[in-house]
Amino acid sequence: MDILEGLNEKQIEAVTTTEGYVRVIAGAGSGKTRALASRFAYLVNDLGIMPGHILCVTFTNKSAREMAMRIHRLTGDNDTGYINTFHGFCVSVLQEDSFAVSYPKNFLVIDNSDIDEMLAIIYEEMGLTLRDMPFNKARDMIEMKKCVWEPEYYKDMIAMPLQVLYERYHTATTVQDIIFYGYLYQEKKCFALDYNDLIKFTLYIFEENEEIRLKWQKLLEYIMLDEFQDIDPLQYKLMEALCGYHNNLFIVGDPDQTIYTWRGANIRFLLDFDKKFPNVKTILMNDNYRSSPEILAAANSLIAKNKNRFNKNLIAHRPSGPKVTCFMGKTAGEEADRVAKEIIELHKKGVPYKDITLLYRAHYVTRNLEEKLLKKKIPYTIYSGTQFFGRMEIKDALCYLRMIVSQDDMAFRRIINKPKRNIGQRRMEFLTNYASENGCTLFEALRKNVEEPTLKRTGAADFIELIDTFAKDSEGKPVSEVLSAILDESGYEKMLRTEGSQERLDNLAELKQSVFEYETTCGEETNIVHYLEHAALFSSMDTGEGQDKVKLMTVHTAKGLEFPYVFICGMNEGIFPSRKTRTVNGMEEERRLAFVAMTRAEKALYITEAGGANLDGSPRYPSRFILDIDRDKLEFDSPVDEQLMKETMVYVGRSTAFLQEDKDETTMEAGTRVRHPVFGPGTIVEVDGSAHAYLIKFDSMPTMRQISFHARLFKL
Ligand SMILES: Nc1ncnc2c1ncn2[C@@H]1O[C@H](COP(=O)(O)OP(=O)(O)OP(=O)(O)O)[C@@H](O)[C@H]1O
Repeated sequence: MDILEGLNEKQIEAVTTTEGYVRVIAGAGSGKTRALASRFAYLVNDLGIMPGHILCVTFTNKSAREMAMRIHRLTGDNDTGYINTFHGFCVSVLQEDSFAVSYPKNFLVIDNSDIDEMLAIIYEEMGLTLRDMPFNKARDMIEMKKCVWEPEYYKDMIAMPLQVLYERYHTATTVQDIIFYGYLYQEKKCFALDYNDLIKFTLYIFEENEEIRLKWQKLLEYIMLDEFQDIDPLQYKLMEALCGYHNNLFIVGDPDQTIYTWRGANIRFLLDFDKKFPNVKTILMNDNYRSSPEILAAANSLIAKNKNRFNKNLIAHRPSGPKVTCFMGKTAGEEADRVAKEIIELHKKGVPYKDITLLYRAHYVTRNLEEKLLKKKIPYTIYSGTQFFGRMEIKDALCYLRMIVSQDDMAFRRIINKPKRNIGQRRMEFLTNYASENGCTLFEALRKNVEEPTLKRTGAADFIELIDTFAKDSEGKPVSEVLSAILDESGYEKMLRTEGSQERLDNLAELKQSVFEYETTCGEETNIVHYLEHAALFSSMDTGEGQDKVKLMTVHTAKGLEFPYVFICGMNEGIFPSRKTRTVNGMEEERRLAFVAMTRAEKALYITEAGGANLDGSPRYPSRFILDIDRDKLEFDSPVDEQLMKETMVYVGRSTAFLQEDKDETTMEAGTRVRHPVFGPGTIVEVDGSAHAYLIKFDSMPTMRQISFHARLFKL
């Protein structure tokens, strides 16, 4: 088989230029993944290179698997060498050479849920609570320490005996240090390595041990890196360490698809590649084989609005299709209705459901879509996350409502200890036994035994009062009001806030919105029982049999994929771009994300949005990205409300003025003494990376202030 067959001239150049440093700057859908796979096959089949001497690094495990499959098809060889993510590759290195850092071969690789388990042990041992620091903040803090504040931490981990780490942990005085050293201690105790450690340890071995480094350098005759636009500094360093012997490095990236700068990715690595390495050959690939000219015209017009950009336009090669369609609904329900209607139309025309994909920026957007899909019996499957009514917080909230009206055991079990009321396994066993002996519900068992010593020092009495009061008072009240009140008064929302689970809080806000919509569309006489019946329909409904299903996923999940028909839903200010966008660069990244979403579509693209109100009650405007696309590239399905467009422009103009210019944000650590030009000296108590701000206790003030990273602070 001729591996070069069907490739265009640029792709052939990329495939056959095997020696030296090669950079491919490729547009979306220009066949870079195809070129990469063909290059691997060319090296193996045509040049006779052993697959085990090629390293091909992809961005996710999923793309590594896909790449391995493509290469397997091309080479027919089962040995596909090192096709892996950076982390996966480091695992291979450490499995062979971890003795160099005195770690066993069977070390443990840990993810976020393992980290949380370790944190739980530390909190328990040291009497910390989530109020001291929620887990997500603790994880961020550990990451910041490992990557920015204490980048040499791994030397301690490697060199310090376990006992010394233990002492550091137990003698630490600040919450941060207790957690950090507790975590390092826990890690070392079970020879566990998180994603940062994998790369740091591998780099350390390469730096310290010339022999091992040379062994890997010599082994990897050809190195190829995909999605280079999203490479971070540590991965870059690793790449540098690996390619130094044969000097055969091939990188592919698209500056317009950088969507991970928030995780440390740096586009400069791609743009400055030719300055860092000798005799770099650059190949530009802008021929797009994926999308219709109409879709590309709209996507090009959007991305052109980014100022900080390597200028290039995609050239279409696919047959012409319909213009990009824009639905502007009055409410999110209407938007979802239009989407469902269009899906039915497409299906009638013979388009299988599996060719249709709904993309969105934020998970909570799926609620309206799912309701409509279920109602219209359109089979679907969610690729990122769980169905809306199956999400933990939604089930919990509905169980609180069930406690008000039916007090059934299932609901009781679900929420009795959420938030913590000190009713754990042992007390539940007691209640279960009592209930079965006396033929009553668990709630009645609790009521009858509330004075018993077993239930002393628990939140039992408060819980009973909460449920009784709501049961008595909620008659005749709107369900939405009751739901908001019970989530507040039970402490459930507070628990989520303390955990820092913004996504879950957003989902709850969306649930409240759904209840509110239900009330307004159903007339006066709705009550909790009616609503629960309505919700049960969604939570128990089957989403359809078989494989022919509409796909729902976030834009991040869709990276690297392609679909014949794409709907980008919830294209509103505050959703897409996300309301968390605070800086000019952040906004450009959101625009790139929108560009990635648009360029997933092959035959037809729909952009949909809705009026009404946001989760925080503010009025909802169409996304600035709709305005960014030249009007003549869009087909609106109903006359455009010009007044709304004008108002949106004013809103966008105002909000753009608030975006901060990005400075080099090397943040200061908690504990640092600083001087503010007006408030005077103070101490940084906490660094909140997501809010781009410090929490500072100024000497002159009784309470703390949150101060933006951009404020002029002088280190003392
Ligand atoms: N030379 C070619 N002729 C025809 N079709 C091609 C050619 N090269 C690639 N394609 C097709 O174009 C589509 C896009 O290719 P591929 O997925 O490799 O692009 P990509 O550059 O990795 O995309 P992205 O960066 O947007 O994820 C695929 O369906 C692929 O089969």
